[in-house]
Formats: sequence, C-alpha cells, structure tokens
Amino acid sequence: MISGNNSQNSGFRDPVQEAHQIELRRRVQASGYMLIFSLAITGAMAVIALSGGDLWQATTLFAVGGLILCAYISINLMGPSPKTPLLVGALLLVLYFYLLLSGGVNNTGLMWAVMLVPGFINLYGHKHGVAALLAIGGATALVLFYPNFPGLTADYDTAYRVRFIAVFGSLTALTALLDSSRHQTQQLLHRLTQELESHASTDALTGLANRREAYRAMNELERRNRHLSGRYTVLIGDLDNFKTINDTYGHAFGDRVLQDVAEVLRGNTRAGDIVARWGGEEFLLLLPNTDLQGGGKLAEKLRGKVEALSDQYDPPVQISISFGVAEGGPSSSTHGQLLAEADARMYRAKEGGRNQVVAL
Ligand SMILES: Nc1nc2c(ncn2[C@@H]2O[C@H](COP(=O)(O)OP(=O)(O)OP(=O)(O)O)[C@@H](O)[C@H]2O)c(=O)[nH]1
Repeated sequence: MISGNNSQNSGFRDPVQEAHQIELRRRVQASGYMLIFSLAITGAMAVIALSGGDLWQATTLFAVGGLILCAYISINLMGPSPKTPLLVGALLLVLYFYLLLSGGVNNTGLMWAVMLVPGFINLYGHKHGVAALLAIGGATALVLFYPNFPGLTADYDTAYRVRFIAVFGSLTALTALLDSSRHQTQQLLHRLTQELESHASTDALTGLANRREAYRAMNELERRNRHLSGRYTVLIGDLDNFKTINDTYGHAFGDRVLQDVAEVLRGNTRAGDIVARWGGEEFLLLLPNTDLQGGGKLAEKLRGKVEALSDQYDPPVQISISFGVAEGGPSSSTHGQLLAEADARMYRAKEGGRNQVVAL
C-alpha cells in the first residue's frame, strides 16, 4: 500500500473493478452452462415427443433447441457482456412458460421450473435471483390456480399444483441461503486478500510503503513515463547520526523518531507522490511529473521540517536528514541507475556535513 492518500494517482489495478470483472465472467460462464443444459433437456424432450408421435410438440422443441444453440454461439462470439445473463434468462423464461402452459412431454413441463431455481440465482445472485424467482413463482401460481387460465392446455391435478408451489418455494429459499453463504465467504476472502496485500506492501513501524512496494511503484512509473514522456524525481533521505540517537536515548525513542519523520514526509507531499521506508533510517520518495529543480525544492522543505522536529522532544534532540535527488525521464537510464545516482548524491550530502540536499 502507498501511504495515506498517496496511492490515488498511481494508476495501479483497482481490486473492486477486478472483482466485478471476475463476477461478470462467472455469470457469463454460468449462462453458457445453463444454455448447454437447456439444450440437452430440450433435445431429449423433442426426441421423446417425436418417438411418441407428437409432431407439433417435437417441432416446437427442436425450434426452441435451435434458438438456444444460436444464443450459445452468439454469446461465445460476442464475448463477455453484462447483457448475456439477461438474454439467457429471457430465453429460459420463454421456454419455461411454453412448457408450463403446454405441459411439455407427458405433462412434465412444470419440472423445468426446478432447474430455473439454481440457474437464476447463479445468473443474478441471491438478491436479484430470488426477486426474479418470486415473480416467476407468483406468475406460475396464477397460471395454475386462476380458473381457466387462457393458453393453459396442460392438465395438472390440484395436489400436483399445490406440491409444485411448495417445492418451488422451498428450493428457492434453500438455494438462496447457499448462495448467500457463498457470497459471504467470497467477501471474507476478498477482505483477507486485501489485508494481506496491504501487509505485504506496508512498513509496520511507520505505515509507509515498504521497499518492495517502492520498487513496484517505480517500475510502474518507469513504464508509464516511457509512453507519456513525463519526468519524475527520486529523493533518497537518510537520517543523520541515527546510531547516536539510538545509543543515547534507546531504540524505542529511535522508533518514535522514525514514525515522526515518516509523518513529516507523508504530510508534506502530494497525493500522487510515493513515500516509502527504504531501509532502517532511510526513506525514498518518488515524485511523478516533477523535475530536478522541483524535487530539490521539496527536499529542502522536508529537510527543514525534519530539523524542526528537534525542538518537539523534551529535552530537544538534534534530528536532521540528508537528501540526494535525481531526475528520471523517458530517455533516462533505468531506475537502478537513477537510484544509484540519488544514493551517491545523498552520500555527498553526508560528506558535505549532513543536514543538506544535493541535487547535482
Ligand atoms: N530505532 C530504530 N533504529 C533503527 C531501525 N532501523 C535501523 N536503525 C538504526 O539506524 C542506525 C543507522 O546507523 P548508521 O548506518 O551508522 O548511520 P547514522 O548513525 O545515521 O550515520 P549517518 O547516516 O552517517 O549520518 C543503526 O543504529 C540502526 O540500528 C529501526 O527500525 N528502529
């Protein structure tokens, strides 16, 4: 994680968007399975109708099978689209209501509703899926119990109708419960993954990005700058005489100083800048769209703010930082060389008496 708000403009992958894409792919895949399943059942029913001599039923079922096959092919040609589950749902509904009204082969049309339950919940999730299934259940009850419902040619006896509604309702409730627990587990996994990612990229003491994350951000910046021909600047800052501070005031105090310095660096940089703990008492700042002059100015301001921390301790403790600054751009060397340049300048700042910025 990049510290504070500093990750906003860095153009890295968005986990929420990624999760939506995965969910869409899952639904489109489920749509494909539903179509294959429907095709198999419709084909089998058409063959049974044909062998039973019911030509009209067989022809209709073969026609519906052809329609399902066309939908399957066009979905595969079009690629994943948010509309796919809607189209598949509409197709399945047409088939279902045809079978409900006509009775299908040997009056088994109603059985179709059983496969609609997992199908719809898979396609639309437990909330929208249940809403759609309740509407389908209501419409089915209307067809079954409204006296002489127009178009109903099948003959279902009363006990069968009542049992069907009970089975359909129970199946919907159970499937929704299962899907809701799957959804909860998925969300938990998502949250845990985010936490793990954040721990893997954050320095535990200061909350800044760690060295691994800084490298990743630098690679990204370098890649982007190759296309955008932008400039960016690297600052390497190293606390002065930190060993003496540790030795004099203790390690716990040293840790506090590191946290305070991190806060100064974080609080005085822009949202798109990347502030990382590079090593023990060393910090790295990546400043996109900033030239050497701008980077040098910021380093000087940060140097002054870190020095000003000295008076905040009781008794005051001399705190200071030395900065090396280097600029990268589309034609510049790799970030490895850029870092070496910033590092060499930081050492020159140390040699020059510490508590200073070297940018040339
Ligand atoms: N308290 C604390 N100290 C750390 C941490 N990481 C590194 N250090 C200490 O930072 C000190 C760095 O010492 P040196 O590399 O000699 O550098 P310096 O004393 O700052 O001297 P110059 O860099 O030359 O100004 C060492 O004493 C490390 O133990 C940390 O997480 N907490």
